[in-house]
Amino acid sequence: MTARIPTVLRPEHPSARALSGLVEEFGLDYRGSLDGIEITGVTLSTDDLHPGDLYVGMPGAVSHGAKYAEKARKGGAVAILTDAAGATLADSSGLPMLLVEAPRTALGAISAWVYRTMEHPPLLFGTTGTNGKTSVSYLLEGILRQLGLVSGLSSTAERHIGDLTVVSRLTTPEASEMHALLARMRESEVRAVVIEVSAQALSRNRVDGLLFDVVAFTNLSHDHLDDYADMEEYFQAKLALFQPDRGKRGVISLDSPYGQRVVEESRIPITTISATPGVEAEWMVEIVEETAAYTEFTLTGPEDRTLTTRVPLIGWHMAANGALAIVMLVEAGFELEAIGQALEPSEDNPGGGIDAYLPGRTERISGDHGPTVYVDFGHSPDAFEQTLQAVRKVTSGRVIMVFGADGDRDATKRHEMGRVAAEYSDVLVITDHHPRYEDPTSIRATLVEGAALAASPSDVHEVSPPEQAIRAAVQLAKEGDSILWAGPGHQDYRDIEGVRTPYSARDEARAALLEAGWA
Ligand SMILES: CC(=O)N[C@H]1[C@@H](OP(=O)(O)OP(=O)(O)OC[C@H]2O[C@@H](n3ccc(=O)[nH]c3=O)[C@H](O)[C@@H]2O)O[C@H](CO)[C@@H](O)[C@@H]1O[C@H](C)C(=O)N[C@@H](C)C(=O)N[C@H](CCC(=O)O)C(=O)O
Ligand SMILES: Nc1ncnc2c1ncn2[C@@H]1O[C@H](COP(=O)(O)OP(=O)(O)OP(=O)(O)O)[C@@H](O)[C@H]1O
Repeated sequence: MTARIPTVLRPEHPSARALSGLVEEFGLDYRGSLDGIEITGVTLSTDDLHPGDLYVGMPGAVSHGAKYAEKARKGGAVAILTDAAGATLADSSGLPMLLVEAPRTALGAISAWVYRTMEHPPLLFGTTGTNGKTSVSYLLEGILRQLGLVSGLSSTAERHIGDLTVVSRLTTPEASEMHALLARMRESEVRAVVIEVSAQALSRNRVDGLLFDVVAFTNLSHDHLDDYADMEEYFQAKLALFQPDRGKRGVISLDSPYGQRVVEESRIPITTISATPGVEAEWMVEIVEETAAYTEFTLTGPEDRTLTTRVPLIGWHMAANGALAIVMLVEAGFELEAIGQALEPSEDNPGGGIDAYLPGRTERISGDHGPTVYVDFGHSPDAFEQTLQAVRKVTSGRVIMVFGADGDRDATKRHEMGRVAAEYSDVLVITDHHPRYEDPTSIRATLVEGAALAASPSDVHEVSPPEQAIRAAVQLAKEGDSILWAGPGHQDYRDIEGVRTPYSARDEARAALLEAGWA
């Protein structure tokens, strides 16, 4: 059995646009007759083809999309847009062809035109950084809802249109999917949209055709060095969001050293925020109280503006994420006072604060008895460090960590993941995650080597299948201990040799607790 490939959301009532109008608008070269041809959508994948689509055949890492022109025609595509190499490949399909030098570069503007997304755009918020993008996005969406706005969200975990939720495939969808999603949101009268922007999205033109009202930077630390040659190249990919063609105003966290560089190298109006004592920023976050149920903080900004509120999550970093979301709203024109009022205690939200459910981000799975179990999406050394410290603060007993590493993804971070995990926990259970096409035994071996590099090593166990690993961790745990299972987060599958095998860490953790008698 393989897990379902997530749905691409499209407008339910797309309006047709003349293909000749597109050619005229962008001054495109073309082949074949455009007479009477109308397009209602655009896609770069035959897996998501609707009759009436313009199929964009672009060169990929594995193959050239134009190879699938015939398949696209059979699926109802009415025209193809491709490059010179693609034109030769797609010729036999008989579809009218629009020619561009680089289809990926053209996709954003063309999709915006097809779906008319930028004619009356919603308020657009974009967040980037190594860690915290999903968290900031959900917290910001939570506040927008508390302010009474119909909102939309595009994140690693889910896409939301008001109350409609679908599971995501990529963190940031391809530009054609992004504009289709925005068009669908417009049909639902969504007024503000929160978008998580990955570095890959910026490098691969996935947010082209959008101009964000407010963009934010969380932090930068070691990750994705399989996609980028080094940290500098990775940083430059993120920096692109803070230029006038992408964002109008920016909010930059100075909690990682790269924040200061974004401030210096960005060319849009910027405000800064920090939760690190001693760092000077326009907005400061001070932690008031850390409990197992929430983290309370005070945000203080220019003109002595101040707000004390809370996030329903553990850790200073989650408070920093909540504060960043608030400042993004202030930069968009909302009054801090109005935000404060929306976050006050109410019948639905008795404790007050930001009301948001973040799937698989330090999500507490356990009940009132037995060890506390959190399932988390952290998969980088910095995420491990912040989350383990947060768990430690609310744990009276030992901190047990269960984790594995992604196969076929940045292998250079594995030693550091192992080291940090061992440094900040008392017991480690090293297991498998998504092996993809790699040998899971050798991934675990590298993590074990990393754990041995810790200055204060923890007790290390190696248990191969994750179902057994969480059960082993629960067996080792006592009342008062906490288990952090990092890696799988919200995900509902494991990638084993390219096959998405249905799998839920949250369900496995619940089952393990139940079997151990901690119902
Ligand atoms: C490296 C990368 O980004 N690859 C993306 C790329 O795939 P590709 O270049 O290999 O495509 P290909 O298989 O050569 O196919 C070429 C073209 O033919 C099309 N095609 C292919 C076969 C077919 O039968 N029909 C068809 O239409 C494909 O849709 C594509 O347009 O184009 C595909 C179509 O949109 C993407 O799904 C795919 O993302 C893959 C799945 C991916 O894993 N990307 C990761 C690296 C990523 O982008 N991650 C970031 C960040 C995550 C994080 O922060 O942790 C994200 O934003 O998700
Ligand atoms: N501000 C932060 N600083 C450091 N670590 C963080 C921060 N916020 C969250 N984390 C950690 O990183 C993990 C991933 O968080 P989140 O999903 O919000 O980040 P992300 O940037 O969206 O990551 P991804 O793109 O991989 O989904 C969390 O589960 C937590 O362990």
